[in-house]
Amino acid sequence: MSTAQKIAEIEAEMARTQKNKSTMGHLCLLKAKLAKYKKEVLDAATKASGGGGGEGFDVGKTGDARVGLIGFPSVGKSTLMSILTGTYSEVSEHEFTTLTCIPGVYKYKGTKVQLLDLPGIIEGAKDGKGRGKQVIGVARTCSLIMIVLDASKPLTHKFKIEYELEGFGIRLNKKAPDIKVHKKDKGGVIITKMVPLTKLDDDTIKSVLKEYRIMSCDIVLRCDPSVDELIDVIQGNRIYMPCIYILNKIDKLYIEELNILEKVPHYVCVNAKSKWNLDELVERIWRKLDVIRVYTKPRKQLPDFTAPVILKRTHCSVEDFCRNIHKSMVEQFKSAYVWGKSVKHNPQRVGKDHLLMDEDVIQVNKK
Ligand SMILES: Nc1nc2c(ncn2[C@@H]2O[C@H](COP(=O)(O)OP(=O)(O)OP(=O)(O)O)[C@@H](O)[C@H]2O)c(=O)[nH]1
Ligand SMILES: [K+]
Ligand SMILES: [Mg+2]
Repeated sequence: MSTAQKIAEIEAEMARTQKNKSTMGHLCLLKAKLAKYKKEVLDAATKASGGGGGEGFDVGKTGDARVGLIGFPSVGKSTLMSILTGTYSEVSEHEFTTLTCIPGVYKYKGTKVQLLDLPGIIEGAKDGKGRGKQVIGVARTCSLIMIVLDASKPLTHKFKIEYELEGFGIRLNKKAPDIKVHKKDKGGVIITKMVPLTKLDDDTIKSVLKEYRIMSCDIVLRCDPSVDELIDVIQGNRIYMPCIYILNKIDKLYIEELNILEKVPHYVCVNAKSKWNLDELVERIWRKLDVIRVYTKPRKQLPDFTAPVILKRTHCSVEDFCRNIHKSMVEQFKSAYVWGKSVKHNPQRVGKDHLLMDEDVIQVNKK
């Protein structure tokens, strides 16, 4: 039996199995099997295409953050990229106008954003249809994905794109489940639960692990995961990425529809062609990137407010700041003076571990 047949068989069995407490364990096991087979298909497809790269797709990273435009053909990706960055990328009413990855750069709040225009993707992209695999391969290298939707098209397009990205191991607007698996040679499975589990029991966890041939391990759960989240951790290679949904061509909508859509989380409504609401889009991208600006102040000089150092909020210690400038700066570091929101006194002397905040000013004293 081919892997595709096995997948179809499991999916059929899952569909006809009733969902209740007594079948939960069995369903979880089926999900684990399914995930395993799907990975096989994905690995084979990636190998066949030479790693998912491809001519015109291996664009070098520049700037402080990389943002990818993903969507069906002709939703307005190139229109957006051209307007936001001033870089030419062909726009036309015909589908599949863009055939490779076209990078542009814009600057907002001192942050250089590399914006990638990409070919349109279609259903079955993750299985190798069109240039979908290359596109999703590039998407995996981004710090933020923007799913562009045509407001006049069915909402199901959103789910179809999400399904393709999910199938390639990309998790949108989700946090990595806090589960640690430490494999061992013997001793069986030891489960440590730091919070009560409502969706999984011990037997299910063990049978999922067994499906991946893990007979002995310490598994520590600091969250209440679903079986899919557990499988994600065991299988690995998942990417957890923030995502903004751009609803373009809202000139085709009624104002009542717009009022509702504006309130959906992660949505930004724009009209790229008329440049409507692009200021809001750029601000929302900046917020979603979750970065901070730190201004450098040389000794006895004013801070340079034109060129902030951009740090991720998850990596914003004084040491991260130094490393961002140069490795040697970490070694030469003695102390620093900081002005701004992260300190009580202005300035305050701080060490390497101090966490900086947006728009802080820093002066580093070397050894
Ligand atoms: N009505 C309307 N049309 C738009 C808007 N934005 C873009 N378009 C038009 O939509 C068509 C497709 O735009 P593109 O920017 O080429 O779309 P794309 O997503 O890059 O398309 P592919 O590269 O083929 O995947 C063009 O005719 C644009 O002028 C908009 O906000 N409203
Ligand atoms: K087009
Ligand atoms: Mg295009």
